[in-house]
Amino acid sequence: MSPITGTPILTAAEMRSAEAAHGDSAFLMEQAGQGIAGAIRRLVAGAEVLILCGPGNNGGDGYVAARLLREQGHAVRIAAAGEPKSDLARAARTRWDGPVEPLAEAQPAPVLVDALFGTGLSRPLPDGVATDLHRLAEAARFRVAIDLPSGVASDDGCCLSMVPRFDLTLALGSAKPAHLLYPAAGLMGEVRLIDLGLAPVSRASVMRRADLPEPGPASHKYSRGMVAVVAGRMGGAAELAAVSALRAGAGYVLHLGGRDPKGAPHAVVRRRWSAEALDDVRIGAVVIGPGLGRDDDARARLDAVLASGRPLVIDGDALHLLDPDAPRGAPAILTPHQGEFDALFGKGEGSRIDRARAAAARSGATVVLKGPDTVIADPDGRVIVATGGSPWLSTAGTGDVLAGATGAMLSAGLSPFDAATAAVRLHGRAAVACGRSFIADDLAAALSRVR
Ligand SMILES: NC(=O)C1=CN([C@@H]2O[C@H](COP(=O)(O)OP(=O)(O)OC[C@H]3O[C@@H](n4cnc5c(N)ncnc54)[C@H](O)[C@@H]3O)[C@@H](O)[C@H]2O)[C@@H](O)CC1
Ligand SMILES: [K+]
Repeated sequence: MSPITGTPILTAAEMRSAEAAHGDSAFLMEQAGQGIAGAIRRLVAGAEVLILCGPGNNGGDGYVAARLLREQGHAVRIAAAGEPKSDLARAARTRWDGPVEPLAEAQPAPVLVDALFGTGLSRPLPDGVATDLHRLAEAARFRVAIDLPSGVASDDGCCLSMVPRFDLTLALGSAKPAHLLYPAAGLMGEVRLIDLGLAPVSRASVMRRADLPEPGPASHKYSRGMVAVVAGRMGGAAELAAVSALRAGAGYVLHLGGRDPKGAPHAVVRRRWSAEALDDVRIGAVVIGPGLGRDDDARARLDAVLASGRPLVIDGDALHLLDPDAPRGAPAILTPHQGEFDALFGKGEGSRIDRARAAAARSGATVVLKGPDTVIADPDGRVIVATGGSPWLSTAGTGDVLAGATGAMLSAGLSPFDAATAAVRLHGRAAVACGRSFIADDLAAALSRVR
C-alpha cells in the first residue's frame, strides 16, 4: 500500500488494456486480494469485517480478500446482491467456503468493505443495493472501498448514485480519474495504491514533489527571472500577483500601471503602463489579468502584451478578453477557474481532465483548470492533477497569488508545463501552511516560507 503521489492516472478502458497486456487476470485478482487483505489486517486490529461483493471483478477481488483473511484467522463475512457474473469472479466465489448472506439481510460489522462495483460501473446502483450500502456504511466504524466507492464513475468523478463517505479507498493497479476529481474524490477518505505490477503508462499523472528553480552562486536578479505584471482597474489584484511573483522566487518584478498603494513592498519596481516597457528583453514572463478590467483600455493592454512575444500568464479578466484560437507568438499559460474555463472554451463533454487537455490542444497554451482538483494540461497531451491543496483557498485573491507565482516559475526558465506544475504545488503547500481562514496576503507571504 503506497500513496498515489506521482502515479499514472488510467481510465477504465486504459485499465482494461493494461490488464489485457499483462495477460494473467486471475493472477492480478489474486494480487489485488492479497493487497486488500494485508491492508485490512494491518489497519483494523482484529475487528470483524463485512465484505460486500458485486457481480463483476470488483466483487471477485472481495471474494479473494475474504478467503485470504479467513485463512489468516480473521473474522470475516460476505454479503452479496446476487451471484457473480464474470468468469473470474465466479472462480473466486468458488474458492470461498463460507456462507454468502443476502445483501438485504446482512447485519452490520465494525469494518465495512465495499467490493460491489469498481471501474465497470456504467449506471446508477439498483435502489435496494444503494440503500443497503448506506445502511451498512452508517453502522460501521471504518469503511474501506475497493478500487472505488460503489456509485462513482471512474472516468470523471461524478456520482451515479448517492455514495457514502469512506475512510480508505484502495486503488488497484493505478489511480483513476475519480480518485482525484470531485465530487468523488471528496468521498474516498485516504486513497492508497495497491501495486499489481502492471507498470501502467499514461499521459496523465498525480502531482508529485516539483523541482523548483534554485539560485546558484552566479545568480543575479535577472537570471532569477524578471516578471512584468500588467495592472488595470483594480490595483490590489495586480499588487498581490507582483508580490507573489517575488515571494515565489523571481529576482525582479516590474509592476506596470496602476497607482502606488501605501505600504506596498518597496521591492516591487513600479512604472506607468506603456507597451514599450515590454520591449525589455530581460522580461521572462508577463502576467496579465488580475484586476485588469474588461474595458477598451484593458483590451488594448492585452493586445500589446500578446504582441510583445514574451512568455505569458493569462488570468482573470484577461481570460474574458482572450480569443483562445488566435495564434500567439510566445508560450502561454492560462489559469481559468471553472467559470472562466466554460466562458472561454464552452461547456464541453468529458471529465475535467479531458476538457483541460482538449482546451490545451485547441489553444496551444498550457491550461491550469483551477479547483479543489486543479488540472494542468499541456498542448502535447500531458496532464498533471494536483492533490493536497486546501478548501480555504476559496477566498478572493488566491488566484492572483497563483498567477504571480506562475509568472515567477516561467521567468526562471521552466517550460510552461513545469512552471505551472511548480506554481500549483507551491501555492497548495502555502495554503496548507496558512492553516484556516487565511487571506490572500497571508498566502503570498507563506510562499516565501514554503520555498
Ligand atoms: N483491470 C485490472 O487490471 C484489474 C481489475 N480488477 C478489478 O476489476 C474491477 C473491474 O471489474 P469489472 O469490469 O468486472 O467491473 P465491476 O466489478 O465494477 O462491475 C461490472 C459488473 O457490474 C455490472 N454493472 C455495472 N453497473 C451496474 C449497475 N449499476 N447495477 C448493476 N450491475 C451493474 C456490469 O454489467 C458487470 O457485470 C476493478 O474495479 C477492480 O476491482 C482486479 O481484479 C485486478 C486487476
Ligand atoms: K467498490
